[in-house]
Amino acid sequence: MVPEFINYAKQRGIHFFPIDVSNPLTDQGPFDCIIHKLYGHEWNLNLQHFTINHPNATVIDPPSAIQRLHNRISMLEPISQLAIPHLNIPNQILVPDVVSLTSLSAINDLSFPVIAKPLLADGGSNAHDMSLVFNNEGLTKGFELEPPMILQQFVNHGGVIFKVYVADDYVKCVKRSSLPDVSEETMEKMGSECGGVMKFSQISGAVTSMSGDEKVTMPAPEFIEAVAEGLRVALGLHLFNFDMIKDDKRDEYLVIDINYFPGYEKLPCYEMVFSSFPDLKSPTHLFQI
Ligand SMILES: Nc1ncnc2c1ncn2[C@@H]1O[C@H](COP(=O)(O)OP(=O)(O)OP(=O)(O)O)[C@@H](O)[C@H]1O
Ligand SMILES: O=P(O)(O)O[C@H]1[C@H](OP(=O)(O)O)[C@@H](OP(=O)(O)O)[C@@H](O)[C@@H](O)[C@@H]1OP(=O)(O)O
Ligand SMILES: [Mg+2]
Ligand SMILES: [Mg+2]
Repeated sequence: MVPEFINYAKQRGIHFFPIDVSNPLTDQGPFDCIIHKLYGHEWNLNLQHFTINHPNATVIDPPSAIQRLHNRISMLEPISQLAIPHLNIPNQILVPDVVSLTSLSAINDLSFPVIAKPLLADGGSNAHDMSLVFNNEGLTKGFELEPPMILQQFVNHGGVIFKVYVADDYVKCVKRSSLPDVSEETMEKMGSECGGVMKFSQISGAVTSMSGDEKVTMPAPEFIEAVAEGLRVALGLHLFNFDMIKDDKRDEYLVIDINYFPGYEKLPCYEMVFSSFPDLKSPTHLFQI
């Protein structure tokens, strides 16, 4: 929300105003549309009150729909319902507490390496703290892993993820660098040298610059569009991105993460994207001047 962007939108008839979140929305505006990335009971009540008083205004997006993305189990549930060929999610299990972690001598259907991810993906300070676990020792090193969390199958995918940004019917897929493949040698080395567990955080922030990356083929545009459209409808959300990897061994793409309202400013032409998605431009939702 830099001045350049606000001016750009204004020239196109869209007027952005900051909201005072500590005061009732009904005392502010009038607003035709509220765009937010804020969570919590008080804020939800504030929005609810506003919606009752302004039934024609659009809220992007409803807190109940956003909520689903705050849990790494529920966020991926819609994928299997989409029933799109060659689309899947990695196997994963829930580890609710430390007790169940220490009793997890067998990791069910998963095989090492696995990724431990915090169950909650709610923008909290630890929500992006992950661990790559190479063996049972790494798993039972309780102080390193903090339930509630999920254990997700690590899948070799050539070190590149596809990050797909969705803003209503706008869809853009970009490549980002990812964790490198884990070989048998790495498994042995990490198993003995790191006690079987390695922490990492927010590694997908960097735009990919890996040599050899040009060789990675983008997924077919029709496939990307179908997944984006399916998720948009299933999630009932306008603004999100999802991370996809291509399984090296199968002809299958795996969705590993879905984020609400990501940093669109990293996209080229974000000004255009963010001031022209249809729900913002629809005549019934023009901003009051
Ligand atoms: N199942 C997996 N197999 C292989 N690599 C994975 C897997 N899950 C995650 N990764 C790697 O770990 C990174 C972080 O995982 P994930 O995207 O779930 O975390 P996040 O903190 O929610 O990320 P973001 O910053 O996109 O919100 C991914 O970008 C990818 O590089
Ligand atoms: O700030 P960035 O551009 O890194 O955006 C990241 C965003 O952080 P922000 O909310 O502080 O913007 C994250 O939100 P929280 O989960 O922490 O709420 C999450 O959505 C990431 O996926 C985004 O990274 P991207 O997927 O776009 O690479
Ligand atoms: Mg991610
Ligand atoms: Mg995420």
